[in-house]
Amino acid sequence: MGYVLVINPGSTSSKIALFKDGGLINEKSIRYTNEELSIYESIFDQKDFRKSRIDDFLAENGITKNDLIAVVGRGGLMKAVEGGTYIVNDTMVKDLSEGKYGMHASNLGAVLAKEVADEIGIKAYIVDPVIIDEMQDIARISGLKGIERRSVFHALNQKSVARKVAEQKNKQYGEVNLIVAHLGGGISIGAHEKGKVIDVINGIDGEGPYSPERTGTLPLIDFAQLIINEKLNIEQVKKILAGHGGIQSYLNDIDMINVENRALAGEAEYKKYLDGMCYQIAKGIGEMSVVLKGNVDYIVLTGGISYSEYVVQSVKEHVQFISEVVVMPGEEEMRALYEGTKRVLDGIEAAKIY
Ligand SMILES: Nc1ncnc2c1ncn2[C@@H]1O[C@H](COP(=O)(O)OP(=O)(O)O)[C@@H](O)[C@H]1O
Ligand SMILES: CCCC(=O)OP(=O)(O)O
Repeated sequence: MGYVLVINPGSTSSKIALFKDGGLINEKSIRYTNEELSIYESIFDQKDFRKSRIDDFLAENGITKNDLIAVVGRGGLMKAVEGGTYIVNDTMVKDLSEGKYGMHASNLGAVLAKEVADEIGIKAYIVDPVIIDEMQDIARISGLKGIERRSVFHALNQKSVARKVAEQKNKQYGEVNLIVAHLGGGISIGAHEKGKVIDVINGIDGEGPYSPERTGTLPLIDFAQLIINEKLNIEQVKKILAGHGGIQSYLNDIDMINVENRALAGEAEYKKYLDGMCYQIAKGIGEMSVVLKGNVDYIVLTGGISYSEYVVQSVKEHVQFISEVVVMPGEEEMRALYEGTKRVLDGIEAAKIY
């Protein structure tokens, strides 16, 4: 068997990995500086720059493209689909490139994967993209005609840890109810009912808790007034909601290790906003427990911030009356992308068509 190349573009980084025969061969996280990215007008304009780093990674590992059997990228903001592994086709590339359903760094995942794959005539895939939609219809109603809530969340990691927790408890994912809170630069919280995410606190459109860099829900009148006063266009509004909101807006910092250290060292402002975030995360979990009518087997805390004992304890204090809380810190997106591809290569699952 040859190598599977995994490409996961994030807003300030690209993670790249090579897997072979079930094992990780090498992984690299490339961090980009503001200076490197700010010269590009749009996220999409970063494509060739990011691609050159992938070529460098292959060369560093002594691999040529001909050694690859498949390429997989993180799936971005595209037409809502059900979970699974999808072949990257031209329609998908067009939607992601044009930002038809919004623009996020993950839009580059499928596009870069297909460019690399096309060079040697192999297939490119995405797995469980951020717009997986398994929401029950009642959850779509927003409260204003013409605007619908949509399902955008850390689907890849949420589904992967949900399966893992079920497995650890000797159960099938399809027979348990879980609330999964992904606590990273962005935060999303999903109500997983017997294998389907029937409602979700969307991690990017301005819902739920504030995060290191996102506002979450805001008082609408005040936000509307800000837009009018500052004459903001839609791109500027999106930047505030996801980028310049949350902890970043209060403390000018998105490094939660630093925020926690300063909070614990007695800096009152740091403690106040860290506690506020934990409080809102707990409220979000409570909301999802109502969606599941209280039938919750496990609450799962995942993502980078779940490494924080302080955050975990603080959230737990509020929600442990609902169910057992399981902590799965970090994320395994690279392995989840590989495993989704391997299931297709091994014939265990059929690839879906977008
Ligand atoms: N040990 C830790 N304690 C607290 N926060 C942490 C820790 N490790 C990472 N983080 C925070 O986790 C966030 C990144 O989480 P991650 O899940 O990797 O992000 P994303 O989902 O945005 O890719 C950052 O704010 C980082 O500071
Ligand atoms: C919630 C959609 C996916 C997302 O926001 O991912 P990042 O936190 O990696 O930006």
